[in-house]
Amino acid sequence: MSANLKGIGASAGIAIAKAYRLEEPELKIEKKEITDKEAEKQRFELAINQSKAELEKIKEHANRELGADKAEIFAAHLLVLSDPELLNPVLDKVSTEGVNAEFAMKETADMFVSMFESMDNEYMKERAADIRDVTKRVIAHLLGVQIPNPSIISEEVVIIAEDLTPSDTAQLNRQFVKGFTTDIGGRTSHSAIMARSMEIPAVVGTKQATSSIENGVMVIVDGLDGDVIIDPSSEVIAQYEEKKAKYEAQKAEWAKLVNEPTVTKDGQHVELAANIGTPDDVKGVLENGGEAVGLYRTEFLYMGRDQLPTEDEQFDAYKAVLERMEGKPVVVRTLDIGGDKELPYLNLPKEMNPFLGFRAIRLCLEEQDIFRTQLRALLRASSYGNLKIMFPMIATVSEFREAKAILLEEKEKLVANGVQVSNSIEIGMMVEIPSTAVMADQFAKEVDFFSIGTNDLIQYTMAADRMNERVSYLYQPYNPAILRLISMVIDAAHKEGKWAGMCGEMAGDQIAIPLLLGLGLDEFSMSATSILPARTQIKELSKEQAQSVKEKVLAMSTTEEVVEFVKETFHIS
Ligand SMILES: C=C(OP(=O)(O)O)C(=O)O
Ligand SMILES: [Mg+2]
Repeated sequence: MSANLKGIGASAGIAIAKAYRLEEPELKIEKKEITDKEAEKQRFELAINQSKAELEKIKEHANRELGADKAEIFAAHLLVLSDPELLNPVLDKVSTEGVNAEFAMKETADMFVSMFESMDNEYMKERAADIRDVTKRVIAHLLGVQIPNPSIISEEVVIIAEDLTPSDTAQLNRQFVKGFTTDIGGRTSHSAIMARSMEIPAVVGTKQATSSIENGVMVIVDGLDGDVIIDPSSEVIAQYEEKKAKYEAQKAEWAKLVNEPTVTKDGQHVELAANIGTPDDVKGVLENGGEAVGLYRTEFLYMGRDQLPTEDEQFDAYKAVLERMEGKPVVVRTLDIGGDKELPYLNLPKEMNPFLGFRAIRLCLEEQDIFRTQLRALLRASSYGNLKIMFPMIATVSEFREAKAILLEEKEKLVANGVQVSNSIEIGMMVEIPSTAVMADQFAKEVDFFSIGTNDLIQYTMAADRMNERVSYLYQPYNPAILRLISMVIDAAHKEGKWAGMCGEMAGDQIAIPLLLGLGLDEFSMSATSILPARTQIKELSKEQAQSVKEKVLAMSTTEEVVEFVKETFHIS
């Protein structure tokens, strides 16, 4: 019997495949008395070998798909599995105490973990994390429990999970992972954003995916309409195959505009840019006809590893993006860690409200070594293309001034040392905290450009967590409160002769596009896959008509009123 779940369509497309539940199994370890100690030791050695073989596979995959730096962590895990200092005490315990291997392994690992964690030494703390991770794998083998690992999936599946972290998402193998669905999350969760750039259909926030979908059952993920169909009949599968084919044909139609400029019916050009997370994403930007990179989320360079990237590693990444974009604008955002983007190796204390906490520019201004290293890497890369730099989560004018002063100080030092640095780097900021939108007139005097980050601006204005599907009814891009803030920012920028872009997901939204065009937005930056549909839509719009409804829309009182009006006026079904 088929059943349906409703969620949020987070990444367009349709996936039809078997369910693969991605969940941490519970490892129940009981102490047992062992009589055949030799057999127990052999059982332990077998579990070690199985774990090693699995890690080799994961390492190879990470190396191939994500690069050598991301694969390093698995090499470290393999070393732990060959370390006699960890393994011998386990074997000794089995021999002398006559206990089962999983119990001996757990006791030994716990001892090392608490010893390393109590040391005031970053390196040892990381080793503790490695031991914990590796131990879990070995114990799972001893108990005959499978630890799911998305990177070693080798048949076509749809992933079912409570949630996916951005690094889980980065590990998904596009060849086999046809789609995913989660219990929690929203359209602007970073796993959803990554799914769009990886072109993996996804439905998030279904509330019940993990409680209603068994491993191995057929599932349809319809990322276009936010539907998940469990155990569909063959007629339903056929319907969705047809819907999928239609969507593919639509994509082929959009693709015809890949080399066209984005010009409205009345001849006005706007820039359609893409948001990226890694240098590899540039390929998708160019394939989808992106005119610029409007947001390079550099924090992904810092994630999925166990230490900060060096200045040279960062330089290589920034240079690669600038070169691949061949002189087209590239807006790089400095480190925006925090919220759902964590860096465990910084060992920051847990916070009650991570989205309102010590993050992004707040952290960078305090941990200046981290910030200055990134700025130097960016400045050194600047001569390879058209670089613009912006700071995330600016709340006050003083923060912007301080960040800019540090950037200029690093530039001066590099130039004094004979390093070539571009003289035309624009310096801007994200507008994602309501205080900056309200004070946009003041900021506009000091910045070269604004990039409106609606993903956060909406959550902070409406006090509605962008990750929480239970308050998603309040997370309203078309609420007149949001439209008024956006309008204030664009007007303030233009008054000072500056440009205003948007890099929040709203920039690629079909209903938002006519509104943003009418408000005068200069640059629209979105998931690469949204560019061609947006271009198709903009070519059919008149800027003059869009401008003519600006005042009317800004005077409306509800989201529903705005949506209804826009759909009717601009013929959106
Ligand atoms: C683009 C934005 O940044 P992020 O999604 O990375 O928070 C935003 O907040 O709109
Ligand atoms: Mg943000």
